[in-house]
Amino acid sequence: MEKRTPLAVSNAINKVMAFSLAGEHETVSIHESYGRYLAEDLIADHAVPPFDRSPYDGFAIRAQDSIGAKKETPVAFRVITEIGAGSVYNGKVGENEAVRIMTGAQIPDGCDAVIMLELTKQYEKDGQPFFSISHEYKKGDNISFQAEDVEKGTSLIQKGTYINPGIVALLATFGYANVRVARRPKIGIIATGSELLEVGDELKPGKIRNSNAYMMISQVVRSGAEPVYFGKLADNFDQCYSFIKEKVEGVDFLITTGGVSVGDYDYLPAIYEKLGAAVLFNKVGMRPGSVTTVAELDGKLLFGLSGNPSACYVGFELFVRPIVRTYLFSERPHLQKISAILGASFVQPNSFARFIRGKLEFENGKLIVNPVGLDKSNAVSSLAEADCLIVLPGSTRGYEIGWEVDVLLLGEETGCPDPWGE
Ligand SMILES: Nc1nc2c(c(=O)[nH]1)N[C@H]1C(S)=C(S)[C@@H](COP(=O)(O)OP(=O)(O)OC[C@H]3O[C@@H](n4cnc5c(N)ncnc54)[C@H](O)[C@@H]3O)O[C@H]1N2
Ligand code: MOO
Ligand SMILES: [Mg+2]
Repeated sequence: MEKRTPLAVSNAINKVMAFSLAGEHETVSIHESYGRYLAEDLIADHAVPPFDRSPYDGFAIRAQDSIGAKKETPVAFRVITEIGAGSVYNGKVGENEAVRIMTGAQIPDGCDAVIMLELTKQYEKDGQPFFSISHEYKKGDNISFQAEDVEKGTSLIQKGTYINPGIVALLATFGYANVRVARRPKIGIIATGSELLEVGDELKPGKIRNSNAYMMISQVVRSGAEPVYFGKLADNFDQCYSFIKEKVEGVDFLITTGGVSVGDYDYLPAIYEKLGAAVLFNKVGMRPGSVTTVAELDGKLLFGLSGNPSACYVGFELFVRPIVRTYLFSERPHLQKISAILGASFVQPNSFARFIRGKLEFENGKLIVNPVGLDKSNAVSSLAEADCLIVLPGSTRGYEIGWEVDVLLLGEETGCPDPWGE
């Protein structure tokens, strides 16, 4: 009977990350840029706003002309023209003259303050529009200044950043009709197990539906990669071997689920051997996911994730996600780590690090993390509610309610450079 030696989680992750590849670029239309990863830094090639503009609907004046305006001594201005956003007035504005100006319009030369419409008393004299004001304005009052938002030349967003709607707004602002993004690596997915039914099948005795493949397709998409689902296979060595050998060719990474433990029908270890793949590790000091196996074939990584749903899920987030994010140029490829207060006790000591599916909540201003659902490797229900993994390092004692623990956030885009440093 083969005896496996568990590797510490951080060592196992480092072994995988040693195979990090920088990805390739591709250009997509700005319409398709949301949810992708920038392949170049976003630098402001002009100021925002590009000109001084009015933040209000009102009147642009020379502030000096308002000196002395009070309730008892209002000051009058003659309105010489009007401009809406998009229009520019290139004429001169003289003493006690004003330009009626709408929000977003460029401040006319010579003007240096804007008065809101509501703060003026408008009237007509000799068929001409006038208004009066009853307090003074200073130079710069109510001006939205050129470059107050972004100065020309600023490096705004770093290569490798997830493109959220705000970044799409910046891309549009700076004229990126087409955007250089990281090519999504293709990740092949194969489910193994003679017990597996497809989603549309009726339940039969001894069989279960293949949930891992669909879960992983979603995890692959969430990680920023492109899933290529090859289907499920029965536990048959020859069939699995030739299928994996064929499918690995067309993808950047290949994930299988199931068949990595020591059972009679767990064929992945023998398949790696026959393929001539170098196994980086086949046991990790973690729970769930202790059987997580990673092998390398001609520089390509084969992830042998557990068949147990929770183990498969955790294995993906800890090992596959960071390598995908690195491929997408991120310098923060790992799950974001924060601290929270444990909302439950885990009295059983465990020599393996545990990654408990958890949910974060604020209670009286404190961030509390509670376990969700059944805390077993074969559980699937807990995954639905989890928004984080509670990290309980291996220890000879348990963990008690109220203790501060590390928590890894799921579905969070910023990520973390290295949550495993001591
Ligand atoms: N003697 C030992 N037995 C086991 C050990 C061990 O160390 N010694 N490790 C246990 C641990 S830990 C885990 S985790 C599992 C890992 O099993 P495998 O990765 O070999 O996966 P399978 O045997 O194929 O399946 C395990 C379990 O998961 C269900 N499964 C498989 N594929 C799917 C899928 N696509 N969707 C949903 N569920 C799936 C399968 O029916 C089994 O119930 O091994 C322990 N045993
Ligand atoms: O690999 Mo198993 O998940 O440790 O339970
Ligand atoms: Mg097995």
